Amino acid sequence: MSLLPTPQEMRARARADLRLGLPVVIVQGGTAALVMAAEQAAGERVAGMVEAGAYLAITARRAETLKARAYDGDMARLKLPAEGAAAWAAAVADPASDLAQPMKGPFTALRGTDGCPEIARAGLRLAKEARVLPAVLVAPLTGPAPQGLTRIGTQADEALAPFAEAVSARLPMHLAGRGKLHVFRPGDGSEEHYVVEVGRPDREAPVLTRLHSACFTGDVLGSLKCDCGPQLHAALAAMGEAGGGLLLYLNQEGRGIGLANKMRAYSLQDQGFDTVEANHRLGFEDDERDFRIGAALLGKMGVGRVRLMTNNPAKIAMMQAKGIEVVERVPLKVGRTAENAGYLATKAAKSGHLL
Ligand SMILES: Nc1nc2c(ncn2[C@@H]2O[C@H](COP(=O)(O)OP(=O)(O)OP(=O)(O)O)[C@@H](O)[C@H]2O)c(=O)[nH]1
Ligand SMILES: [Zn+2]
Repeated sequence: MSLLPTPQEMRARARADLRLGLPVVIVQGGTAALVMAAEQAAGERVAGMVEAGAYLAITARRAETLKARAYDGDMARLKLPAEGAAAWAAAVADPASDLAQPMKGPFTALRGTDGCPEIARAGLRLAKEARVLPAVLVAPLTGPAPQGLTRIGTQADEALAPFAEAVSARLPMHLAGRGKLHVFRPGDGSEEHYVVEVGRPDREAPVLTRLHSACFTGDVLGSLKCDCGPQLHAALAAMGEAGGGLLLYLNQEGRGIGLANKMRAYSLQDQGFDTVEANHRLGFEDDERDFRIGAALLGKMGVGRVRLMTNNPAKIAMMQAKGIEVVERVPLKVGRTAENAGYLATKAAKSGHLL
């Protein structure tokens, strides 16, 4: 086997580079461009990008808030101003100061095939994967790419990378009793996910199952803004009582936008926007999670039929679509407080959650 990195492994490197503030080279056929995360638009590197003729690509969601025309459908590509490009790009990318200092146009947008739109689109997708703000500086290359930068293509794998179990070990738990923690690692260098196996669930019968998305603030800190911590604990306790179950702990913090972006969303919520509006103003969809992961891990655990603990019909639909039979939905209604009433009402009204 070759010792050189595969395209998937190069993509994992590219995600790390974006987070570091390094540009990456994205290639499409005979064209190539430098792509850098706009939230890192400070310091000398951005000056280099501006010199190289960069423009700023943002998602249509972010463009809507800014009232910039998204000629490319799902994204808008904006020319940088001649003066103060770095600060301008950071402010367009990050809605933190939208209310205090509204970004006013006119924005000059690129359209058509000017400036490698497919590369910009691939850059936005990579930014989401890297859990940075979905806004990237794109500088089409006219000469050779600078040495030492990570190079990837525009195509990302649509198929879910396969998971391998890295390790499992016994784990007795306060709420659930006897159990085992399994750590699963994907082949594409993205997040690891965990399966907490409570007791010894009988695979011949439907298994009591919970797909839990990571919530550092709720699960660990006991935040009152959401119901995640109480849901996690109630699910573990119910599995303990039932004598078995599977809790999938999926590292999809903030519905898949990462903790830093979730905290940006919380700041916007403090300005009066609800949980869905906040995601949109940041440039994200309201839910960026990939629930195929849950189905894949259940497959790995040898489970095909579940009693799913959830109030979210989208989770049920995705399990069914991926061949997991949901024989029953077990509602999980705990942890409702005065502080999270608005959040839960928004999820019911806008995201189809069952109250
Ligand atoms: N972006 C964003 N994410 C949030 C917010 N509040 C909670 N989350 C995240 O939302 C996710 C909640 O996940 P779950 O409880 O598994 O899912 P759910 O869609 O509510 O469905 P069920 O709980 O199964 O009914 C976690 O990843 C949290 O980190 C918020 O205001 N904004
Ligand atoms: Zn939460």
